[in-house]
Amino acid sequence: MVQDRVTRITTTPVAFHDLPLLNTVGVHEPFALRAIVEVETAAGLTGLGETYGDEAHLARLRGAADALIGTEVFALNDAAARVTRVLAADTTTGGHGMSGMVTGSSTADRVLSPFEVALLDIQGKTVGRPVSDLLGGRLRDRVAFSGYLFYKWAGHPGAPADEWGAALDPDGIVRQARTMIDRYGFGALKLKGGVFPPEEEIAAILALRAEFPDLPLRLDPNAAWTVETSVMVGKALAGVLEYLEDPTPGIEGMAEVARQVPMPLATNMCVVAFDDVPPAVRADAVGVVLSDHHFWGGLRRSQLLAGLCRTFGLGLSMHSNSHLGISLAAMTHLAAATPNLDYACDTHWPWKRADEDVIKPGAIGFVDGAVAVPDGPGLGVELDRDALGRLHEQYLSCGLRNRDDTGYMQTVDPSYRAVSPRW
Ligand SMILES: O=C([O-])[C@@H](O)[C@@H](O)[C@H](O)[C@@H](O)C(=O)[O-]
Ligand SMILES: [Mg+2]
Repeated sequence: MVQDRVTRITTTPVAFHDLPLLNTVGVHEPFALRAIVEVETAAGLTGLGETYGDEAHLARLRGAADALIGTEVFALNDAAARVTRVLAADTTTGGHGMSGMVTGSSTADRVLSPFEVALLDIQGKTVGRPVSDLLGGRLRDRVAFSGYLFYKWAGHPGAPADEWGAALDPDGIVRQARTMIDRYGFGALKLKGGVFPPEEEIAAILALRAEFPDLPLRLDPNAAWTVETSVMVGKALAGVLEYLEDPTPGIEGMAEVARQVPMPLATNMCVVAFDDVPPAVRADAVGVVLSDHHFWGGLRRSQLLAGLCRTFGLGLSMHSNSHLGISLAAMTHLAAATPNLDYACDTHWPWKRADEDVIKPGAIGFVDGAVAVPDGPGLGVELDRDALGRLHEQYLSCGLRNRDDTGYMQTVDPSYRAVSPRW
């Protein structure tokens, strides 16, 4: 048996331009941060992974990288054990890339994820097959994504309006949806809520429904509402939403809402780790789990989650944060090989500049709201070293070291506080 081992791992933080997208904890800063992981092997292969770029996470990635030197490239269980061992002594907190929105996910899973993806990329290159084949084989050639709408300012404070302009009311949201559908062809829409009083967000959803009568719609206020408010919104949008995402904090609150609203509740906040599954199932708190390989421990552990969802009769969708092409490729391979991925996946892709990425152009992109599963070996995307260098320089010069939507909002409104629930 020919073995190949990890000889070197490089973790490079990068920053790419982001727009002033509003959410319930504040507003996106001018740059989003990511970390790009390159795993090199004795046989001369390189695998790629992408993850959050917050400082504490970067430090944990570097500690894990040291512990992974010497790992055999097919030994994913050994890789997971090494990461768990090295993190056992870690007492640092934060750095989860969510700006205070999700805190309960497993640190070990978040750290393992980019290395697992990179090792799968290497395995695929070793055997000459796409990652989706290593995950059991693709069940679809194209993976559908949803158009992710955000309330937004016209531009960053002090800067001219960006190409999307303002979206601060139902008309602005409908306009944004139209542009996004014209550009990308999405067949489902998600509105990030929790920004304005719920009545205004209900009006925005009803305006979307009037404009796009056939498209599945979702609303996600990131736990900005009390149980009572969530029930009010759920009833007002009966028959309009395919699911209501994280209306209220915690499994108990979600269960209370679930008992009183007609549509399924979805979550990427109260079920974010395997330990959350039993209590959520017992309480019947959610109907849909949004998986995310970046915090569920990689692609294979996301498949484990998919199996649990099937076992317990839960729907499965996919969560996203601001990301680049390596993540998009990994999400696409995973989704293609997951039988019960019942919904179009989330993606922040439209919000990044088309000319800013760390992969060479052409391998991956959107047509009719879907991404074709890359056919090349591994993830099927290639690192653009010059682009990586440019985005790393941008990281060094941009001054941001942690995602801080709340702090950025406070530069505009010093009285602003991130509270949950807000209404
Ligand atoms: O990017 C954002 O502002 C989102 O609110 C993101 O941070 C969430 O994690 C996410 O998209 C969600 O579905 O909750
Ligand atoms: Mg969400």
